[in-house]
Amino acid sequence: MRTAVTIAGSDSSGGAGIQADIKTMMANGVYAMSAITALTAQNTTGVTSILNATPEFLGQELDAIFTDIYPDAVKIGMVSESSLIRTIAAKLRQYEAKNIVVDPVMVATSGARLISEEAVETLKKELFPLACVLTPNIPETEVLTGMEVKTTEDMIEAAKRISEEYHCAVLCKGGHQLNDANDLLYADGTYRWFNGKRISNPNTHGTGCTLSSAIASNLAKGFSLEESVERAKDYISGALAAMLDLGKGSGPMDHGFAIDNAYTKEAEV
Ligand SMILES: Nc1ncnc2c1ncn2[C@@H]1O[C@H](COP(=O)(O)OP(=O)(O)OP(=O)(O)O)[C@@H](O)[C@H]1O
Ligand SMILES: Cc1ncc(CO)c(N)n1
Repeated sequence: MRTAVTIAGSDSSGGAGIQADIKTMMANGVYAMSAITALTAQNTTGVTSILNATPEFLGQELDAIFTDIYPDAVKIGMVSESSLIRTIAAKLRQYEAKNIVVDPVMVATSGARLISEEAVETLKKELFPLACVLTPNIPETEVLTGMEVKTTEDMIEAAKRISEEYHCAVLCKGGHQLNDANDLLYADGTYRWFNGKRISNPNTHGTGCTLSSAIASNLAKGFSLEESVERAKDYISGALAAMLDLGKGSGPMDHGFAIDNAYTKEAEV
């Protein structure tokens, strides 16, 4: 069985972060492991507290993983401090990790900031050069380029700039657009759109985490980057279309939509 690890924060409400990543990896047929960078006290309405791991402990988590069950792909999500980012970069280099997907998580769907400003610079310097693909959303793309991204032409220009600067592929996610949900992949000097029908579902907590984990899972299974993005886009559309509605705010998605067997049946009343 192929394997993947998520290096990210825990979301106590289970919709984003480590929990979304593990559900996604399992539903996509890979064995999931985790190195937790932070605990968040969070639900569908917001984040109330964050407790970071120490760099030493995060390093030990990564040692435990890489020296035993070597991951076929790595997904990196919320990492809020420079010292943690530097630890991850050093360990990924030491273990020659492959298929690294970096989701430059900055702000939660609910509006909470998940990374310090100074750490954004460290992320760019230390982790972006190790990535095979970066997956910023539109606000993150604006922070990374310093340009406004309002049109499809802006998306192409911004993704090109990021890709050229860090020598890796960039998937600029269009979930924050008003009408469509079209994502743009810029890789090796060319671009391709992955078009998605906007699903009228206000419950989008964890869409970014889910997409990047689905890409990592498919890379782990040996699909090309383009195929992995296509399959991940299908997965997120299915999980949103299942119309789960939990919690008082922007709720989580249904990762069980693709699983239908005796173990998922509910009792009949
Ligand atoms: N309403 C929607 N209908 C269809 N696809 C969507 C919708 N909202 C988001 N997506 C898709 O979900 C994926 C994640 O995109 P998005 O821009 O929401 O990421 P994000 O902002 O990083 O997520 P998060 O809210 O978890 O931080 C993309 O493939 C995007 O096109
Ligand atoms: C732990 C965690 N990671 C990422 C996000 C972004 O959605 C979130 N809300 N919480």
